[in-house]
Amino acid sequence: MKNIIDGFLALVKQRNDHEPEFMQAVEELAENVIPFIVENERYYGKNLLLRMVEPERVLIFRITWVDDNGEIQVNRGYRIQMNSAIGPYKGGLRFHPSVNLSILKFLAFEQVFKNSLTSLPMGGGKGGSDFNPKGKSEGEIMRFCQAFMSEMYRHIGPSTDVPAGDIGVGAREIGYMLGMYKKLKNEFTGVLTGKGLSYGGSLIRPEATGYGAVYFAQKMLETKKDTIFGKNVVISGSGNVAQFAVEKALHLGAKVLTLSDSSGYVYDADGIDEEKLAFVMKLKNEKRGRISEYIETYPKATFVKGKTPWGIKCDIALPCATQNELNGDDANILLGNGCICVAEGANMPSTLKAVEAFQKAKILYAPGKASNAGGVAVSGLEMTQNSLRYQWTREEVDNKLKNIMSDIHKSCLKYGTCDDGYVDYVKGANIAGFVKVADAMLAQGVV
Ligand SMILES: NC(=O)C1=CN([C@@H]2O[C@H](COP(=O)(O)OP(=O)(O)OC[C@H]3O[C@@H](n4cnc5c(N)ncnc54)[C@H](O)[C@@H]3O)[C@@H](O)[C@H]2O)C=CC1
Ligand SMILES: O=C(O)CCC(=O)C(=O)O
Repeated sequence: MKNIIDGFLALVKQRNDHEPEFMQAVEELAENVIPFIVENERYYGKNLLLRMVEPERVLIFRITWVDDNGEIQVNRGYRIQMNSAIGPYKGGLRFHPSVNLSILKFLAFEQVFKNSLTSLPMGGGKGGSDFNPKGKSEGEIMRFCQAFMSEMYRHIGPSTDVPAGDIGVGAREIGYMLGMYKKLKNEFTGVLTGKGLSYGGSLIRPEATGYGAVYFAQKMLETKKDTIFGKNVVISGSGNVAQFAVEKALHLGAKVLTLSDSSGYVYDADGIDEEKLAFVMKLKNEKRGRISEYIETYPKATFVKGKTPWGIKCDIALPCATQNELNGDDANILLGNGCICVAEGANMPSTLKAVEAFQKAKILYAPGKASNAGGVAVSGLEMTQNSLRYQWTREEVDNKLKNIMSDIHKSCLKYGTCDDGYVDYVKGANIAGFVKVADAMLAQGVV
């Protein structure tokens, strides 16, 4: 089996050399899916995985815009239309200086299986730009978003490709992009999700990824007859996903000890409560400041510059910032400190070595494609509401989100439960995600 997997990975690497993040995501999936294909005649000999690693379409385009000093700026824009077997391409847009083809292809690849797990009819895609929103004025952000959409509008549509937010893209950016799309196409459709409530957005979409990750952690703990109540939780990031992970963890009676950003982390031994969370939301969403400013208002907390929070003793860790933010050494420190559960809010935050350590220790570990699927799931529900020209209540959407997270958990149990009872959530998510996409591809022929 090892030879088959190695041979496959060598072939993919040949075509995608210099794309380490993409290769990491492919390797993690291939380890589980290739043995499954070999054991299942229905999927064997059809080159399904080889077809899935090849994006259906990669769009790369120039974005030009004028900054506040009158200088012409040039950025690179991308949209990876990865797989449309089960529905229109669906996935976020990331605006961050680190954005490149490898990062967007890994995100688009994972999105295919994540979207499949939600059981909603959405294919997978991802896009973005190397534009750095940090320090930009409101006018610059608007002009950049408009310039981005002035090219992307040709390639998307409510039944073709429906982008949303990701790092650096929130409701503000989605609003500016929708405004430009509407102007260029002269039509009001659900072409983007994560919209504001007054123009077709869904209740609970902002909360969905963070809430969903905590709902998933709860489901995992239930298998051990445990709950999140009273647990110490360490969270990284301080953006959309992290903020609402904190909120839901607090609702369920946990104590949250940390938050972070790319400058370092804050540790608050008294716990980040509702009032402190409201401060962080204002700091990050309105003032657009640094997490280090937390200790100016809450001086009993400490700020640790340039470090991640994994050294803080906890029961549960929720990585909610970015890819590869938790390595093998971090994983061993978490395990040494008695951590029993890791649910990823971010996409691929744990390195392969970290995943290996969690699995070897047999703790509850969920990969992002399962535990952070709540965001895209509610995006799918936003698409449904747009098609119906209707809006569900907060309660209705939250209940649907809970049910979807519970169903994803069941799918992971179905395909990931080992002979000794240990649940390999990585294997479960990879195989369950693969099966639906593979069945659709088989039904649609070689296209
Ligand atoms: N927004 C959504 O609905 C979903 C987001 N995700 C993933 O969750 C993660 C966070 O995304 P959002 O909260 O939406 O973005 P955001 O832009 O609201 O926040 C990103 C957070 O990550 C931190 N960050 C970024 N780069 C970092 C670095 N190099 N080191 C440390 N911290 C860093 C930022 O300071 C910020 O706190 C990403 O991996 C994203 O792909 C996954 C599913 C859905
Ligand atoms: O809501 C969406 O369409 C995409 C969310 C996303 O980018 C993700 O799941 O990583």
